[in-house]
Amino acid sequence: MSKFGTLVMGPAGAGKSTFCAALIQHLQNNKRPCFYVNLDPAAEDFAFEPDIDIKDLISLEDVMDEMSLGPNGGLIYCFEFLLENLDFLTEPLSDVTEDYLIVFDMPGQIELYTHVPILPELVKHLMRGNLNINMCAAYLLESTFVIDRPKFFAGTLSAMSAMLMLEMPHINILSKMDLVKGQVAKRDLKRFLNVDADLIDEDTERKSTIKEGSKRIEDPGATENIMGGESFNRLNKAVAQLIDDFSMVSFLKLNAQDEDSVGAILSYIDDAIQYHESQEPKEPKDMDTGMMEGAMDG
Ligand SMILES: Nc1nc2c(ncn2[C@@H]2O[C@H](COP(=O)(O)OP(=O)(O)OP(=O)(O)O)[C@@H](O)[C@H]2O)c(=O)[nH]1
Repeated sequence: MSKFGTLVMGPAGAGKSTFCAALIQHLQNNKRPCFYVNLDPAAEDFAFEPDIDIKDLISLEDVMDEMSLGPNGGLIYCFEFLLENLDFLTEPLSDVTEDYLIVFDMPGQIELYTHVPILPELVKHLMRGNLNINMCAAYLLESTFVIDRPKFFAGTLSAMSAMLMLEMPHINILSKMDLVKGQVAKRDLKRFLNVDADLIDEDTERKSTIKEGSKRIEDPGATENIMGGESFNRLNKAVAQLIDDFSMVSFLKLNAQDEDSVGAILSYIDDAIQYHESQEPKEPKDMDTGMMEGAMDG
């Protein structure tokens, strides 16, 4: 029997918990059951009570107090502890049936998605082990980043890093689209959704025009701020180039306050899961068993 799930990821404040709540509401409205797993050991207020809450295993606050760790080190400790106690997830998830969508609400610490090799192990356990959950990652990035292009490209790089690291069906989402409506021309928005690396060059040119056109810059630091600094520009260009070379990130739009928008994202998640499931090679073990059964029948 297959199980289905989505791993909702992204930097702090990207709108993960809001999206999870909107998704659960949408599923309920459509009479589709949902199983909600909170994996953020610092999360406090929930619109829907989680069916599994990592805080029942370990809380970030306790770890920070007892181990004298900061929020980022504490989070890594919590996840390492979770990996040592995977039964905490396995047991309740074993009984979830295929009509459910399992929604995993993840923390916002960016190192989880960039270089710490914890999530690949967790995903392997969920997708490959006895649980055998068919999953799609949903990586959220805040759409207001489009007004700060270096920030947008840095966020896009973190999304790409998660895609490469986790090797699972994956969609990227620009969240809070209601906040950018009207502020970015449609043509420009398309270039953000399909991640056009030229956007960063144009940004540097735009900032240099501002600098040259500016008659009264009294503080040299102010010039540095406007320009971002030559090395900062080069770094941003390299990041944009890297994203362009891989050519694997594009974004879907989400406004969590609009149910149609949430429903559209759910369709993408369902499609990605189904497509991946249809491409999965058959287990050689099954074939062996089938052949043996056939032989015995004969
Ligand atoms: N306008 C608008 N605000 C949103 C939307 N989604 C989330 N927000 C707001 O953005 C803020 C952060 O949202 P959360 O859902 O807590 O973000 P998160 O990614 O779970 O945050 P962390 O748990 O800190 O990583 C909250 O104030 C939300 O109300 C949206 O679609 N539109």
